[in-house]
Amino acid sequence: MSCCGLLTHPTHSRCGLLTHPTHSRCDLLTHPTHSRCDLLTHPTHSPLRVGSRGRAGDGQWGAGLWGADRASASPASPMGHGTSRLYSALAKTLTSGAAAPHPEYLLSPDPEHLEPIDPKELLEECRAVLHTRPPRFQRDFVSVSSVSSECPSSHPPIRVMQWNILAQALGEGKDNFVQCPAEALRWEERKCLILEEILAYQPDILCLQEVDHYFDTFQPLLSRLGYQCTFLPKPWSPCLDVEHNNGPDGCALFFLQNRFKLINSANIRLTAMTLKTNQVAIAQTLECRESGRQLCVAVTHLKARTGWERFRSAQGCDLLQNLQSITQGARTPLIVCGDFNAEPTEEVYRHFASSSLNLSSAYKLLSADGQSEPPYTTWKIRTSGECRHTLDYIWYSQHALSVRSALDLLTEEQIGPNRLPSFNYPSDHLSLVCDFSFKEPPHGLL
Ligand SMILES: NC(=O)C1=CN([C@@H]2O[C@H](COP(=O)(O)OP(=O)(O)OC[C@H]3O[C@@H](n4cnc5c(N)ncnc54)[C@H](OP(=O)(O)O)[C@@H]3O)[C@@H](O)[C@H]2O)C=CC1
Ligand SMILES: [Mg+2]
Repeated sequence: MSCCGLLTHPTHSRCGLLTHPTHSRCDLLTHPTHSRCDLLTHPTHSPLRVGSRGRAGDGQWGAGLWGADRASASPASPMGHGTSRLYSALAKTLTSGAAAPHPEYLLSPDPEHLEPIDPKELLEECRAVLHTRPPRFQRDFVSVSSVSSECPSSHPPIRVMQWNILAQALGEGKDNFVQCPAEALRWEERKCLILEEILAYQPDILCLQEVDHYFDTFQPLLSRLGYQCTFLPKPWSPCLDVEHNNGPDGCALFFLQNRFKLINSANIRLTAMTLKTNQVAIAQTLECRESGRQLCVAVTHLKARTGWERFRSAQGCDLLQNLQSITQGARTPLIVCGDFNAEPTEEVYRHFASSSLNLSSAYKLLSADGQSEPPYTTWKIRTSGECRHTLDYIWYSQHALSVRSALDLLTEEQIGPNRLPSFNYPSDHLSLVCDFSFKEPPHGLL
C-alpha cells in the first residue's frame, strides 16, 4: 500500500474520503467552489433534507431540483448563505443521517484551502489497492481524423469521456450479474478501478451515469483534480430499494476548470408524452479558455429495458427540444453523451441521427465504412442470459467539431468468457473516449 494516503487516510487534508465516508463532511464543506452541482447554483432553493434511503420525489433527495426544470438553465451564480446551508444539509445526511446538524458542518467553505491532488499520486494509490487484481486492459486510441483536410484547430483537442460506471447498489443488489463474483464488486476496490480508468485517459470533460457515490467519492476527488462537478440524481432511483444503499444514482458531469469556464447549466427532468419521467439530463454551456469558443455538453441516461422503446423515443425528443433551445437553434456546438439504452435500430437513435441539430455519433468513425456503430458497448451475463448491446453514444455537432481519435473498445478476448463487470473492469458498460477539435473557421450554422 502506498503511503500517500489519498485513498486511505481520511483525516488528511487531501481526499481520504474514499474509504471512510463518515469523514466526507469536512471535504464537502471546505471546497465549495469545486462542487458546483446545480443544487448549489440556486441558492433560493430550500436546503436539502437528504437521507440514505430517501427519494428525490419525496423531497428528501434534491428537493427543489425539479422546480425550475428547464428554467434551471440559469447562469452559475456565486454561492451565498443558501449554499452553505445546502452543504450543511447534504453533509449531515451523508454522514450520520442524524436529525440536527453538528456545528462542525457549519464551517465556512474556504476555496483557498483547496489542496490539489497529483493525478499520478492518486493513480499509484489506486494501483496499490488493486495490486492483487489482474492488470487493466490496454486500449489504444485510433486516429479517425480527417482534420488535415478541414483546417484543424491550433488548440489542443478536447477529450470527452462517456461512461455508465454501474451504480454500486444496482451492481450488488439488482443487476444479477451471475458470472461476476461478489468480491469483484466490492466498492473499495471497484472505485479504484473506476478512478484508474478516468486517470488513465484524463478527460477534459467527463460524463457519467449510474453515479451513486458522488458526494463521498467523485465530487471530493475530482474537484481536487481540477474538475468542476455537477450531479443530478434520478427522482426515484432504483438504488434506494437496495439495502445499505448509498443514496440515489444519477448523471454527473465534470469538466476541467483550467480548460473551460461555465457559462450556463441546466438540470433537465425528461418528459415523455408530457409526463415527467424518472430520467434526467444535465446540459452545460462551456467556454473554452484557449479559443474563447463555446460548447454545450449534455449527459443523460434514458429509460432501460425492452418494451420501453417508445418511451425512450419520447425522452429523446424532449432532450433534443431542450438542447435546441439551449444551443439557440444549434448555434452553439454540442456534444451529447449518454447511455441511451437503445440500439442503433431504435427510434430514439434515428431521432438523434436526423435531428436539425446535425449530430453524428462519434464511435461510428471506428468502423471501416465510418457508418456503423460498434458491435457492443455493454456485455454482461444475467440470469436471463447473455446481453451484448450497443447502447452508449457520444453525439457531436458534425459541422462544427471534428473527431480526431477515439479509444478502441475492448475485444471479446479481453472481456473474457464471464463478460462484465469483472476483476479488471469495473462496469458492465465500456467507457467511450474521443478527442475533438473545433473546425476552423466556423461554418456559420452547424
Ligand atoms: N415508488 C414509485 O412510485 C416509483 C419507484 N420507482 C423505482 O424506480 C425503479 C425503476 O426506475 P427506472 O429509472 O425506470 O429504471 P430503469 O428501467 O431505467 O432501470 C434502472 C436501472 O436498472 C438497470 N437494468 C436494466 N435492465 C435490467 C435488468 N434486466 N435487470 C436489472 N437491472 C436492469 C439499468 O441499467 P442499464 O441502464 O445499465 O441497463 C438501470 O440503471 C423501480 O424499480 C422503482 O424502484 C420508479 C418510479 C416510481
Ligand atoms: Mg446498469
